[in-house]
Amino acid sequence: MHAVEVNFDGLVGPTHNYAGLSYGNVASLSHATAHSNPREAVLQGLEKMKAMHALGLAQGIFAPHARPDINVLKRLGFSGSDNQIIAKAYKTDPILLRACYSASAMWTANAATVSPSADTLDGKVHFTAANLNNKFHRSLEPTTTSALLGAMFNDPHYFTHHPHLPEQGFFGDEGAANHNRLSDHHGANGLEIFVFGASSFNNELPKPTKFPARQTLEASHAIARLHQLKNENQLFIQQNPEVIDQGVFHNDVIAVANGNVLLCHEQAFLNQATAIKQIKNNYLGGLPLHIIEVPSNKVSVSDAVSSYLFNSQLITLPSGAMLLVAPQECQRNKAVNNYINELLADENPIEQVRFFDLRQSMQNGGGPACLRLRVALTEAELAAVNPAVRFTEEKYTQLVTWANTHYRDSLSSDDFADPQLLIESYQALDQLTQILNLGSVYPFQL
Ligand SMILES: NCCC[C@H](NC(=O)CCC(=O)O)C(=O)O
Repeated sequence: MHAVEVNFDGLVGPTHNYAGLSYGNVASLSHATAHSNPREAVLQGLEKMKAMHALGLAQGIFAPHARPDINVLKRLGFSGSDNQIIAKAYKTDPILLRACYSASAMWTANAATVSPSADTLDGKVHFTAANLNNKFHRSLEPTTTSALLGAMFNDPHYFTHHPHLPEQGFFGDEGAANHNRLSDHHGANGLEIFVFGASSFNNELPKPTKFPARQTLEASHAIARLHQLKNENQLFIQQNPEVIDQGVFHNDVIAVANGNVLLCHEQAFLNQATAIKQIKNNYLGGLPLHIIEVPSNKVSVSDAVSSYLFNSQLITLPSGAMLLVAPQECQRNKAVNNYINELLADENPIEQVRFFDLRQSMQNGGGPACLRLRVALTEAELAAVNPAVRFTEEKYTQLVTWANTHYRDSLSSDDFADPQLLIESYQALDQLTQILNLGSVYPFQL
């Protein structure tokens, strides 16, 4: 079956800010006190979408979430009008308020895990929203994520949506950031590789000692079951706990797969030689499999973390060649830039690179690959997607005007006391639901 990959990029929300909320994510911690620029952030994301669309690729748009999350503040004991809740939270616990204002839903690689119909027993595309329970601010996402996915992929004939896994660390699930798929082409039978950070029940498997392992083996198993993956379509591999302790908080900070190519660091997986052998033995395609392991003496783990080389998107162009969509930090890092030039010159399907300025997102630990959720769709499935979430030139123009109308160009700690920010933010999203024809998806609309 022929299929295309659609990248659904998260639109950065109007309250994008740096609050240092993600222990284990080096960029988030080091920018904890920085001023953010939500308008620049959303426009940087839109530029990437525009460039991908101009290359002839199918591009989708994933809406942000309503922030601040007033309901969770109520649940935590703050009462009164919205203004009073904000004033009280700002006074007693400003970081908690920042968490409730986080625009972290922009990183849609963490929104859900998606299995294309070629891999599932019932021939449907399966979605499971991630519970993201390792971080409080991200644990606020799954309900709205499910509402948005339901509004985007709203035909039950083609799409099955599963509720997020139990909201508990044993089933910690961070979505597609820990999920790679290898196949001859997007519509072919694919090997879905679930990369977990630790096991909750099996203490014999090693764990990182400093930073948390966000994805558990038990969550990955549950998703493979829910998605009705055939045995041959699933493989579970442990991430190297030593690199989690060096800031690799998701697998997509150290490995990226597309088609018959896996680009990974040589320290990405536990017992890497065995892991690679398993991947080779289980590959279902007929084309040669390219596993490109980047050695530490060319790109250190620290350079991988600061440049986000492996958080590039690896894209099959309409011509069949592959393109690396990298953050500009890769171009600025000498070792990484040299390595990319070598990669392009070598015998492998990766032939081009494009660098993007995504600094606003990068400063919170989110590169090009974090900003998108990949969904491989057949022609009939694509036709069943809500057409208003497809990126077009007209949609781009409309969204740029929308962002310039509603977004601020600076947010710093004092701004979160301003109740006007809530009003502006909800107004922007209310209008966006019309632009993207999503219906009522936010708690303030229900
Ligand atoms: N896939 C990239 C995710 C980045 C995200 N950063 C954050 O949530 C930082 C938020 C802050 O610190 O304000 C995370 O760590 O889950």
